[in-house]
Amino acid sequence: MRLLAVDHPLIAHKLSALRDKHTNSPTFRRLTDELVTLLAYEATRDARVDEIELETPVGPAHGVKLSSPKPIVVPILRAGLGMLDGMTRLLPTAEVGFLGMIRDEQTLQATTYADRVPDDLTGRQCYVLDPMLATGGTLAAAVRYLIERGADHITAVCLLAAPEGLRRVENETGHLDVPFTVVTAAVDERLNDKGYIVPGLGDAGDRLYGLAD
Ligand SMILES: O=P(O)(O)OC[C@H]1O[C@H](OP(=O)(O)OP(=O)(O)O)[C@H](O)[C@@H]1O
Ligand SMILES: O=c1cc[nH]c(=O)[nH]1
Ligand SMILES: [Mg+2]
Repeated sequence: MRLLAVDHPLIAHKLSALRDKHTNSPTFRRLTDELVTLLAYEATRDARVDEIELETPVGPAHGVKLSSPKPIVVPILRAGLGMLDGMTRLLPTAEVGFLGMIRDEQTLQATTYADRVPDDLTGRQCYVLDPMLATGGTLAAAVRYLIERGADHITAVCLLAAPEGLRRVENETGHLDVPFTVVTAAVDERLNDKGYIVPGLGDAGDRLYGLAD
């Protein structure tokens, strides 16, 4: 597993505003969208392209276009949905599949309650979107699942990751022979006894879509 914690002043600035408990849902959604677009630029560095020949108004030129089959973007519901527009803004032709996963608040075990991912992902580059990599149970399960379906290149885009979760994802996916990168805006200090990232930003799903303030 490759880890890319993107060090950029705009990302740090927007992430600080996102963490602030006084940031309301509309602003939280906008900041998430902006952050994802910045992270997506790094996350798509190894997007596959084919060389093409084209004509500019001045003459012939060499160029590139995204290879087929096109990449697939998989937001993990619910919170990952807040990252979808920011990602597809950079990859407008990508296919989108959906995984609904929820972490039990007591056991911290992740279960899948919805699956609208194509059956056959053979040869596909996959971008998994989930703002929080906490214990890592959700992401490890999602990555294993996509590899079982044939994905041969996976990049997870997260807003925050905990060191404990990164270790778990590495332990549970490292032996699988598929290139896998985690791109995140920051690696935080640790998890607390409820499995929340510290200092984190709280419950991403609730802050995006839940409790009004
Ligand atoms: O790394 P883990 O310990 O598995 O935790 C991370 C998961 O927890 C959150 O989802 P949640 O279960 O709260 O669902 P939601 O997005 O519907 O709020 C978050 O969006 C991740 O999917
Ligand atoms: O800190 C955390 C951990 C899991 N899920 C969240 O939304 N936040
Ligand atoms: Mg949640």
